[in-house]
Amino acid sequence: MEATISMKTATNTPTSLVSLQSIHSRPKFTFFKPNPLGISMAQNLPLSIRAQKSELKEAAAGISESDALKVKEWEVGMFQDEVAASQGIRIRRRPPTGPPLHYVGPFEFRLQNEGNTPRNILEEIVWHKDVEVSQLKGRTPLLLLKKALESAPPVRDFIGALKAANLQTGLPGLIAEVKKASPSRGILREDFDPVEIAKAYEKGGAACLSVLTDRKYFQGGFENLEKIRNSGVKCPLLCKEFVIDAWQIYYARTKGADAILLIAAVLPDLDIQYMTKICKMVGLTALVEVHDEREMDRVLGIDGIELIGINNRNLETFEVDISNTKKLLQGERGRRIQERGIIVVGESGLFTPSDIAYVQEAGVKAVLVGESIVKQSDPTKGIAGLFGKDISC
Ligand SMILES: O=P(O)(O)OC[C@@H](O)[C@@H](O)c1c[nH]c2ccccc12
Repeated sequence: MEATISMKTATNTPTSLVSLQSIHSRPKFTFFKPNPLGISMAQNLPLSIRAQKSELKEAAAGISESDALKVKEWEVGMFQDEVAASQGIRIRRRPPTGPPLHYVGPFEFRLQNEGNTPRNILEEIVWHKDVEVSQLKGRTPLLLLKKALESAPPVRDFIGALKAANLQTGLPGLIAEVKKASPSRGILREDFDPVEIAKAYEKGGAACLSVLTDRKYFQGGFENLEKIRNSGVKCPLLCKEFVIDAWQIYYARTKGADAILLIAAVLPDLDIQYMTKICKMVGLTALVEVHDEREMDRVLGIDGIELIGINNRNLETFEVDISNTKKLLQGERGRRIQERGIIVVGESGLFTPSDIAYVQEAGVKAVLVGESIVKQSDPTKGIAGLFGKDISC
């Protein structure tokens, strides 16, 4: 484990860096907990979760009521991770030993250990999202969002559009993704104009559009969603986000989304249940994404699910295998899905008409495609190439 200490100046720039020797035991440094919640509470906390919790309680005794509430939130977060692990969820929602950066007066400690270093890209994204969302929430509290929703334009029927396209063309309805970059593929398109791409997709026969709103890892943004929504494009819009907090659902709706992604690899069953209810309340369609059999079985155990996405890409390793769609729709699972009238979307790694035919044969009524069409100089033609024919009327 590597530990460094730096002295912070007024501008927060390190003026001296002292690299401490590798420490093999757990660090004994003073650190601030829980830093992402913005509480300055220096405690010599042992790093095991349980000990941390009880000491946090003691610490809470000496702090303000609102800070104590934040401490409570942190404790609940730690508990959520334990519940999630029991459901086979490997993604931890928060770093169990606290963030790697800690501040004591003018000093900044960077302590890296297995408890505060993300194990894979999905975990890193989720940890970053946690900090991002708590900052956004501070700026626009839920009450304000709810107020804004009173005058929001009506949502468009996402599932209806997919079904209609499927009926009309006999091919899976297309959700075309407005995607500039991804952590696995880097920049997909340099001359990225989200509205132009959205219009080209609509012209090419897309039933719905998916808009990446994550900035740090996908170079997306909510302004893209808003711009597309206000540009006259009629296709219903999916907000492609990493949702970890119900607040994001309300936020997406105020920015013009008609549907939102919920990722089963990140969210425990109760969260999916609760968030799909909130989606219904505000009129959004929830696209619940699974990647393996266990996630599919968890999601099939939840009432009220109408739309399931099978991601052919493993978000932890980036491996893509389109036979994943077939594997998850075989046998009893496929039968249950049909009985319940759930629409399945085949997601990721689809490039050719034979890829489309393969996932359609497996049972999907819709597909979600980004890379293969966003990379084409003319995305309208890209869609015709993907399906092997013009699907635009
Ligand atoms: O570019 P592709 O391989 O066609 O994939 C599109 C879409 O499926 C992918 O972007 C995606 C599926 N699920 C996600 C969750 C988060 C971010 C991105 C995704």
